[in-house]
Amino acid sequence: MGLEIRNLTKCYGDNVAVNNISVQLPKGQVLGLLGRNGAGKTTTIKMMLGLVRPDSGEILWEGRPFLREELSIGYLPEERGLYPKTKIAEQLRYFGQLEGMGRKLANERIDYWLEKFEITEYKNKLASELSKGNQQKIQIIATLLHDPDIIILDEPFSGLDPVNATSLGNVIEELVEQKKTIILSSHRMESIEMFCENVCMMKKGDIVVSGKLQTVKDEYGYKNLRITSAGQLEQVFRKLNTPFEKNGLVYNAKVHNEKEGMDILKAAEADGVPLQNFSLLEPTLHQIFVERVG
Ligand SMILES: Nc1ncnc2c1ncn2[C@@H]1O[C@H](COP(=O)(O)OP(=O)(O)OP(=O)(O)O)[C@@H](O)[C@H]1O
Repeated sequence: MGLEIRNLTKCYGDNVAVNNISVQLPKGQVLGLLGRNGAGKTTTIKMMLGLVRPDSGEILWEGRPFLREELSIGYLPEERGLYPKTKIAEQLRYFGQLEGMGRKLANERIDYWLEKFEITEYKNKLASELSKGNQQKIQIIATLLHDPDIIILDEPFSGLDPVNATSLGNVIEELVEQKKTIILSSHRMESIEMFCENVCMMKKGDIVVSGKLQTVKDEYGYKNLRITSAGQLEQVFRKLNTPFEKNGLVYNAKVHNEKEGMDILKAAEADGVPLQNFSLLEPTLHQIFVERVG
């Protein structure tokens, strides 16, 4: 096992920020950490990094204490911070040197990443001269510069426009392919769904859903039936006592399984209701999140 969080607890006064949680993440896999504001995600991450001291519990990497100074970790904090009056290349070099990189290697990697994020033109600008989104990209570069094995990204997409969010998505995809161990905390369900094999949903310090994304979806117990029909499909749903929503010609209903979906289609056929289109879709993470956490 790569990462193992065992019975981790942190209280601030009477407020239980993280309540006896246990999480496992195999090396080389990606964990999506989800939860509403104040759920305990950042506190958990900070305890991993030794920035917050747990009240109890332990965090292990490959069976040994998870120690930031002994591991190769890239951390993008939720609170962003660059030196406003320092040139971009200079501060990236500084961050690289803090991680033990030589000047030459740091310079090569800085050029590589600036080009990848299409911001080479800012290399010799002061951080304060960059837009918020471009500062964010610099901070992502600082996180990845030393090619860490374990990457912890706290809300990496916040502040990025759709084009930059896509380019960060492509970078994360490459990191996944390189078998980096990644923890991704994000409110963007579609990103979690795209990259994370494992998910952990937190609510008020507790874990309410955790495991392989596919298993979480399978165990949700519902699929989404979507039918397009110009006929009187309402009557079919009512006859079968299946709640539905109608939007124009599109009908949406939650069914327990394929058979229940097929029964609706068969009943429509038997009643002579014309169907233009139908599909049975997996539940979305957003749907599961809203139900379990929202
Ligand atoms: N330094 C602190 N002092 C006191 N309480 C804190 C401190 N840091 C966090 N908390 C509390 O701990 C709880 C968990 O906060 P945390 O920042 O871990 O949530 P989060 O899931 O990361 O939320 P967000 O999505 O808003 O970043 C909240 O109730 C918060 O108010």
